[in-house]
Amino acid sequence: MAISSLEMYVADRNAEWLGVPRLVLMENAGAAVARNLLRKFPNASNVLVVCGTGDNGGDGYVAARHLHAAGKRVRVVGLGEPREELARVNFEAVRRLWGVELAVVRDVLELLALQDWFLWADVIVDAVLGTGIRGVLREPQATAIDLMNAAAAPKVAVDVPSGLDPDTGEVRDKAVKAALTVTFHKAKRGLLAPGAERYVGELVVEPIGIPPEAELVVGPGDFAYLNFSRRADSKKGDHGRVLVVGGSLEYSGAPVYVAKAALRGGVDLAVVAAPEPAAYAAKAQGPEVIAIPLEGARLSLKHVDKLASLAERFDVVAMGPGLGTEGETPDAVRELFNKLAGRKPLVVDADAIKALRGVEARGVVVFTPHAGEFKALTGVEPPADLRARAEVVKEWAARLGGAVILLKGRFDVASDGQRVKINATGTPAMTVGGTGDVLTGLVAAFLTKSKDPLEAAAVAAFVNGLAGEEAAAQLGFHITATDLLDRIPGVVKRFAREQVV
Ligand SMILES: NC(=O)C1=CN([C@@H]2O[C@H](COP(=O)(O)OP(=O)(O)OC[C@H]3O[C@@H](n4cnc5c(N)ncnc54)[C@H](O)[C@@H]3O)[C@@H](O)[C@H]2O)[C@H](O)CC1
Ligand SMILES: [K+]
Repeated sequence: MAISSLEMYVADRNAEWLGVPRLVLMENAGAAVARNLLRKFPNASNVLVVCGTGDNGGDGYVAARHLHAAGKRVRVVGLGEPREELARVNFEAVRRLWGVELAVVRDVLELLALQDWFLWADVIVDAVLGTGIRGVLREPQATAIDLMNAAAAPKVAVDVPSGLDPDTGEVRDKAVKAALTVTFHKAKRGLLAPGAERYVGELVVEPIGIPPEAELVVGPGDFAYLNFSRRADSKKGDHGRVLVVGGSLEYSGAPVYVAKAALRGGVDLAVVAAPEPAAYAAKAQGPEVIAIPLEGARLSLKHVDKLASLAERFDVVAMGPGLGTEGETPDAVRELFNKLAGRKPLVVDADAIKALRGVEARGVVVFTPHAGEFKALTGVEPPADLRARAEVVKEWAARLGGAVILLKGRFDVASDGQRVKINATGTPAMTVGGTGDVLTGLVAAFLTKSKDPLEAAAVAAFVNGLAGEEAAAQLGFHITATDLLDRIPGVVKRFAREQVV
């Protein structure tokens, strides 16, 4: 099964989150390259390894060390010193081997001075560019590719033939024509694209120790699907506007938690539209939450048109928290859902879920049920076994028109009907009321930061759980949902690339 370079990056980072150091992955990758080169070219004596400045180059330095240890005569050209820690460790290790000739070139001229090394080689390892290639080929990488292709020696490409797009297989400029490509964990989609075989040669996919959970668990890698950067000339509203439809005579806190969490999740504006008693109570909760009162004590059909037109001014609508299930509320929820689904990204939680049994979702809809609400939505009790639970959530997400279902629990299980993500963060301290509302607010906020609603929901669960863990670590079990709110920005900052662009 092929994988994209982004999915590979996520698996790589989440393996590390699960406790598999990335240096171990790099060691396994480089060793796999050496092993396959020795298999395919057992009589080669002179091996030239050409290393780029990223982790692809790092794999190359590891392969150089293993080939040297296997008795080959090894020369290494570094196209500049590595920039990342991992590749640097392996660069330094090669530099100390007096049996390996290492030349670091700073430009094309210095590279061209080593042309005879390319003629000396019986086999050449291409460790210049892998999944990190960006834009048009720069120097000295471009000339390195020419020198490798001009040499008679067969090439062994590390992960991806340098110059080939790992996702599309496109060669915009030029690429190494390899006799063998050793790729890691899973084949990158571009390696299987029509026409790629003239660059890929024989393709070998080597496991490097990434556990299957790394593609299931939500971790730091998943933040790559969300954009937390801000333009210097940003204006209010650029980073998201969330409308929360919730509250009733009895419940005013739930929609406020949703709104405050959305703000803490990075939106500029969070507005609560609630029946009068809840709206006035929400106003009293603090200046950051704006509340629009709906006449009467609970959501009813007469409010639907006003809410539908109000929603036009927002990026995401979260509906459900605190609505209750009395009177016309369920009908009003169904009516509002049918007006907005497909027009506005929706987060449907709590009492709104109960009103939507058998609904056909359209567009971006994220349901955030706990087990009881899942049963109300589907009629099915989610199984306790995590694998079975994931299958049920995936099946129902598909049956609900490709909606995302985030089933909350000890392990949160999210699916869009195709993919499954499982979140393992959280603490028993989070059983206190309101933490589900905070999650709803984070889902709404992250839907404004990603085109991938499954990943927005998964990362929201990850952040919510870590905020709960941090609160419990400081305060013990008796936290409230408010304690999560203040910790959310710090959790996001820890993992997200928050840059001014
Ligand atoms: N994902 C995994 O599980 C593992 C991947 N490994 C190897 O890591 C590379 C990806 O490494 P990365 O540092 O992200 O990128 P690259 O080394 O491929 O390239 C980035 C490097 O090259 C320079 N560069 C980028 N674009 C260009 C260009 N158009 N022209 C010139 N130079 C360019 C950039 O400046 C960087 O320095 C993956 O392929 C695997 O080989 C791990 O080692 C094992 C686990
Ligand atoms: K390569």
